[in-house]
Amino acid sequence: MKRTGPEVVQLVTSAQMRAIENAAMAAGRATGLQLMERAGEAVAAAVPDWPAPRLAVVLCGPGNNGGDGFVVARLLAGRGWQVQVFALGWEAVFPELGPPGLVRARQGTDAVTNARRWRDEGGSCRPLTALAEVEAGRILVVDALLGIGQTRPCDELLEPYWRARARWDRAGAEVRTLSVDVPTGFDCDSGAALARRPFEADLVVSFHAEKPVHARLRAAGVAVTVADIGLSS
Ligand SMILES: NC(=O)C1=CN([C@@H]2O[C@H](COP(=O)(O)OP(=O)(O)OC[C@H]3O[C@@H](n4cnc5c(N)ncnc54)[C@H](OP(=O)(O)O)[C@@H]3O)[C@@H](O)[C@H]2O)[C@@H](O)CC1
Ligand SMILES: [K+]
Repeated sequence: MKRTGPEVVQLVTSAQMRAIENAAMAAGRATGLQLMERAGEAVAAAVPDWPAPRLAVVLCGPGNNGGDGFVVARLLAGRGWQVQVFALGWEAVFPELGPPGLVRARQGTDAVTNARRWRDEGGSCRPLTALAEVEAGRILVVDALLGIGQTRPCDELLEPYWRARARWDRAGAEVRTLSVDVPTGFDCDSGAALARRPFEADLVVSFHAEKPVHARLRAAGVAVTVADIGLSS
């Protein structure tokens, strides 16, 4: 049957997304932790099954986007990937990160639960500046720094990544990039850049419905997929 035109893509704003999640949690249809696990599973499912040696460099920020990153780290390690996590704001869970800095993960969130689970299952974290120590090779970078909660400039978060990326590219490394929900460096509602060099994702895995920024990314040739995490709108 001839299609009558592009399927209507339902767009939600970050506020609508939060309302939908809160309604589902209030109705007892899902817990935040279940939603986070499903989000992490959807991201891990989108990761290509590369031949070894394969390294996943997971960048975890201080919010629930970072929480998704800890789920992805655990799932990829379970699938035999080498996984190195670089975290911002997680000193309270990982003492090896050193003394707390300016940015600190809020306590009592689903992200804290998953950060602790990564630690309790033997996972560790290094500061973003330690990206300088990552050897060039076949690398998948999972951007779980900031998601729909980003609202202000974040160049300083991305600086260590761009420095390491330049070195890997000079060494001829094969680098693929995947952003969780929204690439770090974009306001998901306005689509505006929040960094001079926002994270450049080969693939973006978002959840439940597209946000306005995803149309701009798609127009720029970025692959965007939307995973169902069990939220009925
Ligand atoms: N809720 C759910 O059930 C589910 C949510 N899901 C996941 O959660 C994500 C949304 O999580 P989120 O609301 O915690 O926001 P997120 O994008 O992690 O960042 C906010 C944090 O970063 C901080 N921050 C902001 N800008 C900053 C900067 N420039 N430099 C430094 N820090 C900065 C900001 O601090 P603040 O602005 O409060 O000072 C705040 O602490 C969503 O994208 C999806 O991946 C999925 O698991 C599905 C289920
Ligand atoms: K992200």
